[in-house]
Amino acid sequence: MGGGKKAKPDRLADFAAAAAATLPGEVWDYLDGGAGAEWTLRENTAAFARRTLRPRVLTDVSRVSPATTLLGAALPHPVGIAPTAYHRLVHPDGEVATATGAAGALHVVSMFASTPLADIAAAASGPLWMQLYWLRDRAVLLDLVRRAEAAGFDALVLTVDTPTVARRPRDARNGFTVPPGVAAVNVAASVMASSHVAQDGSSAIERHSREQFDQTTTWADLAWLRERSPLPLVLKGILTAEDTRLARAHGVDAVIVSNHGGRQLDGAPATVDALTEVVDAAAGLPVLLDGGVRSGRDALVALALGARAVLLGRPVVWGLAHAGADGVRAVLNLVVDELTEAMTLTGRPTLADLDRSAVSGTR
Ligand SMILES: Cc1cc2nc3c(=O)[nH]c(=O)nc-3n(C[C@H](O)[C@H](O)[C@H](O)COP(=O)(O)O)c2cc1C
Ligand SMILES: CCCCC(=O)C(=O)O
Repeated sequence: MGGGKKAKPDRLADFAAAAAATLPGEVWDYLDGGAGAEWTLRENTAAFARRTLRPRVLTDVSRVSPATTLLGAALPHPVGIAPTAYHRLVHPDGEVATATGAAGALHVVSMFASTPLADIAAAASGPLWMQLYWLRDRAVLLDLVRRAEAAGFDALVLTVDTPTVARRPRDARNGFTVPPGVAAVNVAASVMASSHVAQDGSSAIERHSREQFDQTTTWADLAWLRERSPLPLVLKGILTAEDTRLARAHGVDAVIVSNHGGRQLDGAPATVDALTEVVDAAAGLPVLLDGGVRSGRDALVALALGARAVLLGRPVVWGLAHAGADGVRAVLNLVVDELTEAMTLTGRPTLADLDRSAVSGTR
């Protein structure tokens, strides 16, 4: 940048800088922050940086395509949108703008989306998956599932790394509270009330989760959800071979390797470091990954190690904050263009040509 002109962002870091400069401090901290000492948050990106690529040459890369399929749906590329809450915190059109900007990409919508599911679906042109936290009030949970089904969502994503929202020191310090003009409009207001109640030195979303999330949930409860919805079920927040085998045994349709972007268990491994153990245990069950993907090169590493798709959390919100739907589209295009270039230069013209031989350990 420089020269006094506002340069067009051409790296994800530029979108982050623009969002940091314009968003209110407590909103930026909520978006950017992590749990505990933020070790896992830093490790997610650091672990990608430690990997090197092993290029092959003379493979005919005149036609490179990142196209793929997932749960029966065709996707133009394997870069999707992770569920993040309350998009109206950063842009008045919220998740509707996100859905427009997704432009055919996989879009996982948060349970705490701040615009109606039907409006999000009307703006979408690619697969829509509905993310859920297991509420104590199962009637409210089921009502959300019904709304997602009615809006034409394609799958349910149960987030399993959040029996309660972890202590996030920045949010606690800021007394972070969901402001009155922004709300999780797809969930009964009575269940969301405490997320709007401020208290000095404590995060309202952490208090809210302790009050409303069901901490008794076990693998046996998945059957309750499966019996009530025909939609495929995906588990988000898997980091071990043991839990991957349990997911398979319980008939789950896909798993997402995730540490919630370093916002839940601080000390959990970087997602790229947990990926191969999960892929090996998955025995063909589709595995996705989120956490720390900040370039097409990172995406290529995860795909080579066996992820079927990667999801972007914070970068999509940076794009949304910067320029609404156009910003979301720009962020996705940037990563997909980098991925396509990395496929070209590593000599792997399709995702089927990518395997672990494209990546080496540590540099
Ligand atoms: C502001 C914010 C809100 C989030 N809200 C949710 C949510 O509602 N549901 C959920 O399952 N994950 C949520 N996540 C976690 C993301 O889905 C994802 O795991 C994480 O952001 C990926 O890491 P990245 O931000 O490094 O790409 C949230 C993350 C952020 C940053
Ligand atoms: C109740 C939690 C809010 C959304 C979330 O998962 C996050 O902020 O990471």
